[in-house]
Amino acid sequence: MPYIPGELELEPMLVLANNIRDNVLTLNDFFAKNSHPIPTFSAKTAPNKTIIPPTSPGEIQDARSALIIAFHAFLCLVANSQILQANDTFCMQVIHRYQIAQCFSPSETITFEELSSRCGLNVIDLKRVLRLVMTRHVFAEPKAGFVAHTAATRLLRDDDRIRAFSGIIAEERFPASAKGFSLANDTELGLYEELQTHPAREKRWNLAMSAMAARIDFDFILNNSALSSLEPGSLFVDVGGGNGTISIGLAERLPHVHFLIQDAAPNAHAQSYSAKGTASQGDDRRVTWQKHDFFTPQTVVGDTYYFRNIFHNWPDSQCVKILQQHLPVLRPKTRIIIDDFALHEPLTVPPFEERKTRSMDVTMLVYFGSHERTIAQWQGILAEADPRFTLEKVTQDPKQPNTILQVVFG
Ligand SMILES: C[S@@+](CC[C@H](N)C(=O)[O-])C[C@H]1O[C@@H](n2cnc3c(N)ncnc32)[C@H](O)[C@@H]1O
Repeated sequence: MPYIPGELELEPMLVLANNIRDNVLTLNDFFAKNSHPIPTFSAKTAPNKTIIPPTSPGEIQDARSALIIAFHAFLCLVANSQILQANDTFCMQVIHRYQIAQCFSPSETITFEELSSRCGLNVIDLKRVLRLVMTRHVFAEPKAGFVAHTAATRLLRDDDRIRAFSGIIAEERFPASAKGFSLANDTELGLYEELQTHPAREKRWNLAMSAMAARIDFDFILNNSALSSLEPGSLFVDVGGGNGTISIGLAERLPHVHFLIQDAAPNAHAQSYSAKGTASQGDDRRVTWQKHDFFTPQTVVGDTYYFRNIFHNWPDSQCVKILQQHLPVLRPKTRIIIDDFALHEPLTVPPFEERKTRSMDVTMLVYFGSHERTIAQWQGILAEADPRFTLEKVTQDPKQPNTILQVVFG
């Protein structure tokens, strides 16, 4: 069934059900022919983090998104408010606080009483919390009174990045959604400054972000940002580069380019990078680090200034300031690459894709009081920062989380 903007909700139940069936058969056929594991709730085999491989053909990815769209529409028809439940997130908070997934192994089936004594949560509340999330296949009760892992909780137990990601949703985003970030944390600091005052939370945040970073498509960045044409010895400045994932990844692909990762608090990241001893480390220090606050004047003259997921953390007026701090070092033809989220115009992409950016837009509201932007809004920020900025090229791909805006100065 092709996606018709705005009309899906008019589909009757039976049409949606047939659509779900057709797409499930397409996916099942693909799994069988490619010996790819069929999704399961069971914890018996190593859980599969990617439902379909990111390299699968476009029609398989389309079948999956069509299935999800039809399934959600179907669920809305028959389940109403049962879809979104704050109680599930509260239970996930409890599971993180008491480290319940880490208290027993996937091969064990243990009583609630034994689990209670291992995790420290009283058995009455443990049963109440787990029995609610078990309806979502988070833990299982294979026989009355006993608890076992499912695929999801096995991942929570064994994969520290998934655990960090789930942890920040339950313990950072959920309280901030309910009260606003400042009230939930009783702070006047912004999120990154606040995390710096709580090292364990900062560590978990960075680990969670590195889970997202593991999905970065470096070819998409390289092919759409004119980086391949950088001259030997050129300097790529990764402004607010965080743990340096992008620069380290690009350094392996662009052996003639130098990389400088700037961040407000880069030292811990730099140390962990040195400890890892990656291929690009040690070869004449092509990747270097610098502590730099992007609200102060940029002092390094580079050939490309790259901002990934920076501006969406800040309101428009602050984005303008960050860009203006670079004016003293920009020369004619210097490029600025903005690799960030962008909103689509209404009714132009299927809801599955739309939901990803809309969801991130509201996440930015919750954490930072900032927002995601349409291309027209991006252009407005550039024009306000300086009329010499020209938006040369915009690359959007519904399969990619980020949009690349190639900007030239002068
Ligand atoms: C969403 S992360 C993006 C990190 C990296 N660009 C990436 O895509 O993986 C935002 C980064 O901005 C950094 N940051 C926040 N405020 C800053 C400031 N005033 N100056 C420099 N970096 C800052 C944070 O430490 C964090 O690493």
